Amino acid sequence: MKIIVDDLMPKATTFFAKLGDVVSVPGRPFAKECLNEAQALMVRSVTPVNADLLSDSQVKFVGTATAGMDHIDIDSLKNNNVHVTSAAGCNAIAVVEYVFSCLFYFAQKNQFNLQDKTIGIVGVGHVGSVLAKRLQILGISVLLCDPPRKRQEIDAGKQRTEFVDFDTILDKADIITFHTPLIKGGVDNTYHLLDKEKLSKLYRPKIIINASRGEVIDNSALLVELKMGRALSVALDVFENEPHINVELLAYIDIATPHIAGHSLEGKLRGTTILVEKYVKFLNQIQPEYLEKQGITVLDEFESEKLLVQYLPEALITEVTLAECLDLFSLSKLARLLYDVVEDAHQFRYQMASARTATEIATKFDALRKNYSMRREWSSLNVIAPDKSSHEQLVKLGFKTPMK
Ligand SMILES: NC(=O)C1=CN([C@@H]2O[C@H](COP(=O)(O)OP(=O)(O)OC[C@H]3O[C@@H](n4cnc5c(N)ncnc54)[C@H](O)[C@@H]3O)[C@@H](O)[C@H]2O)C=CC1
Ligand SMILES: O=C(O)C(=O)[C@H](O)COP(=O)(O)O
Repeated sequence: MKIIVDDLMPKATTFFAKLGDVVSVPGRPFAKECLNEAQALMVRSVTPVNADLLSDSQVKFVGTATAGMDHIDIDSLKNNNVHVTSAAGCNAIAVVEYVFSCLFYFAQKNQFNLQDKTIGIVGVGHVGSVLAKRLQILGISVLLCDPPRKRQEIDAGKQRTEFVDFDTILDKADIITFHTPLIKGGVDNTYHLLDKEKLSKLYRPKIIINASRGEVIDNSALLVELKMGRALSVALDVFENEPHINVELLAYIDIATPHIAGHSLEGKLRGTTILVEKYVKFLNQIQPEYLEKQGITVLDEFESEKLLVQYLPEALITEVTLAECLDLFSLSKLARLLYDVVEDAHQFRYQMASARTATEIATKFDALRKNYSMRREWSSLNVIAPDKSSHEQLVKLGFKTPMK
């Protein structure tokens, strides 16, 4: 059994080795020939997969170690009897902590208190719901926009829904952060969700964060608005046409990073472990005799969270003591110990400034992603709190906090 894995899936060759012959290949550009005689393909977001790609192969399982699935033509694969799956939720915490770092940056730069602001979250799935929960724990107001979830609640007979529409977010939120999938067309279209028309409706100064997909915001329209002096502060982790991005935007936005919001070590490793677990279950259903031949009788050892705990190394900073009660200021200091988006943004700007051609831009964009030194999540840090209330808040926010 030949299993193709993207070479940027941490530990993939180790985890999948018990299940077959693992071949690790670059995801972009992707060489179709490697699929000869392969039965399974594990990709990341940079590899478009459709029936055409698999046409001469025996691949019956495609997994993506990511949350987004817009690079996969799910219908065409299913029509060809290919099982398709993702690692939904694997990097939700990483993205949330990226957004927090952006929020702390803007609060410091523009000298405001996040508790005086309303944050509009567009897309309240794995990322959006963890973000909303953490913001609410800190007493920060949120507005939630998720039409599919709103419909589900109404269909289930709920009288009052907490969800608002996108126009309300545009009108009422001070900060808007996007966490939708990329959906092209249909009732839930998110392609150019923030387009020229919607941008022109932003009357008050706003902060916009996009860590979903570049195409959710019309980048050309955004550039035009920014050039005209519209009062927008912007953080973009994702761009239209990656890796061939429009670098002109960088001169007008506050934070730009090369699609790394989800790249915590935990997030990336979980992407692999979720796929291993799903692939074992798939084999157990269609070819249990193969697993037996491989000497695999107990599936428990392939459980995603078990593998994660087993292989997660100790963090660089493991413990800190908080001398005073937890507040937004001390939280921003704690968060910065683990991750500061400004460092990634500086590096990105530096690399892009020396890119002379479209090819150089694309090459440098991918190189930054490939060589990214993955950060750790808040859960990797023991915070010793001075009081019970701070301790409880830290636990709810995801830190490891032993009782004093
Ligand atoms: N920058 C990065 O590194 C990362 C980017 N992503 C992107 O973020 C997206 C969200 O991630 P998750 O929360 O894990 O996905 P998810 O699928 O759990 O949540 C997406 C939510 O968006 C909602 N939604 C769908 N259409 C909508 C619309 N028109 N307006 C508002 N909400 C809508 C869905 O109902 C769902 O609740 C992914 O699909 C992926 O494209 C995810 C992880 C890392
Ligand atoms: O999970 C997603 O969706 C993402 O956007 C990933 O974080 C992107 O990471 P790569 O798969 O491109 O490394």
